[in-house]
Amino acid sequence: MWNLKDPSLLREQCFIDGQWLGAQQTIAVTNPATGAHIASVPKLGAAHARQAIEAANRAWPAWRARTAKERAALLKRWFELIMAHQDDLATIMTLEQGKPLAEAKGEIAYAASFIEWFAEEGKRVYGDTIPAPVASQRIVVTKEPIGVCAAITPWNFPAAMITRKAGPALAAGCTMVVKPASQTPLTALALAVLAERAGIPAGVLSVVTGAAGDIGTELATNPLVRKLTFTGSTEVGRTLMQQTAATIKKVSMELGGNAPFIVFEDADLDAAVEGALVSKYRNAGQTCVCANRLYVHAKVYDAFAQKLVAAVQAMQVGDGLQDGVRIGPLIDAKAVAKVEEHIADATAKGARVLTGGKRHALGQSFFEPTVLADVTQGMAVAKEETFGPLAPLFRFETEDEVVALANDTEFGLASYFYARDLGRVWRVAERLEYGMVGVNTGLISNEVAPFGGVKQSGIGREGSRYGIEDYLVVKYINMAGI
Ligand SMILES: NC(=O)C1=CN([C@@H]2O[C@H](COP(=O)(O)OP(=O)(O)OC[C@H]3O[C@@H](n4cnc5c(N)ncnc54)[C@H](OP(=O)(O)O)[C@@H]3O)[C@@H](O)[C@H]2O)C=CC1
Ligand SMILES: O=C(O)[C@H](O)CS(=O)(=O)O
Repeated sequence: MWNLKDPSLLREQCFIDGQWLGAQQTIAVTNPATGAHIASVPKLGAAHARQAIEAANRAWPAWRARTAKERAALLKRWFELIMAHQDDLATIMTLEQGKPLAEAKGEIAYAASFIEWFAEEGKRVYGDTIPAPVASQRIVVTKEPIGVCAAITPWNFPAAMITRKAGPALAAGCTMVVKPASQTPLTALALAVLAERAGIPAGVLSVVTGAAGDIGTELATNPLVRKLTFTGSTEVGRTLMQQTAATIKKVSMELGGNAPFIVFEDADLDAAVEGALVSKYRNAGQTCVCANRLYVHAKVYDAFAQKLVAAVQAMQVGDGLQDGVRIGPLIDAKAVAKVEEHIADATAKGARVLTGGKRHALGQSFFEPTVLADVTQGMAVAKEETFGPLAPLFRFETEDEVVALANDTEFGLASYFYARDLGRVWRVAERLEYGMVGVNTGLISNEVAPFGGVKQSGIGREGSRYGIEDYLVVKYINMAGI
């Protein structure tokens, strides 16, 4: 089916405590490019989430007792299996999420890189010795795994958003229960198949599909869960933070964004256009780090707009399984409606459509990649995350003006700018109120750097040596009477 080399990767069951189980009630998984039914997964709820949490708690002592080196060996095996099945995993991802196959393959490699990176980082969880203030005492600081972790992940990166959490958690000696997005559960279940094959013990990693609210509430309130990590909307993140407060859980939140993409008058315009294509139209604009507002200096506005429109018009829209496709379908009709809403609001307030602007002739949830001109700060697209293939071009005159405009949002995840004056690069990079700044690049995501935001874009960092800290607690040991 779908030319999978290993059809057993496509599972219609959940993975709890090392067992695969189905359910009477199921959730249909459909292909956003065609509307076709792909598979059905169990619609589980709080009871099964509790079962997975209790299994994770049982598995935790033995898992944490293994050496970091022993855990690393199993994680490296998982990494190798993921890469060995890259094509099949990418096909499953494109079927359920819609992104072009080339992007899906890229995401599988990106997802695997977190397992590979944290397998090694687990071996470098160092502590401290501190000179004691009393001669008969010795002070030691150790770092220990926090315990049972819960992860709730989104549909836009069905593999990477799981491994960016499970990698550090398992490497640190924690266990994890994952609730993937209902629209893209198959990738998560396929990763669980490979984790099981890698020899990761029962209970260490479980995947529970089903009713978000019921499962989410159990994950957020069960006292056995010591940490909850979430990637998704700020609205749901806020709810989860409220729910976890009752049991004082540690939380990591990767939430919404509203990234500015600034083109200064001294920018390399061809490089800026290439960066804008990657930052704006990757995953059809459905990433939390997509350029959401493009600010272009008045002196280069027309030239940049002309180059961008030509590049956008060259992008092929279609089913992600077809060769050459750059823009797949949006995840669903709600996503299409959001893009239409932003275009309608902007054009009603004076913006001009330079290319695109409407649903694609292919139907389903395909949308024409769009560029708007003459966009101003009073339009919805300036304040809200579009999460679609819409590039709104704003004009600016001065550095101070554009930095103020860029920072005028409650979000603070990613930001980008193109400039070649060294003083300007340092000044603007320091003044942007964001967790991440791309200078002369539109792609900043990798496993070695700390990914995360400030303000209402979230809490914590994922990836990098910082990413494992979120799964550790610090213990202070005072040995006296020496
Ligand atoms: N920061 C980021 O990377 C992302 C940001 N977003 C933003 O969120 C918007 C909406 O996208 P969407 O996918 O609906 O994001 P959501 O935040 O609704 O979903 C993300 C995850 O949270 C789960 N979820 C939803 N409601 C609850 C709840 N009450 N308790 C526990 N878990 C819950 C979802 O489950 P289920 O699928 O079963 O509903 C899914 O697994 C996007 O337009 C975008 O702006 C979305 C995805 C990623
Ligand atoms: O949630 C997202 O949109 C991802 O974090 C984006 S990225 O990590 O692939 O850049």
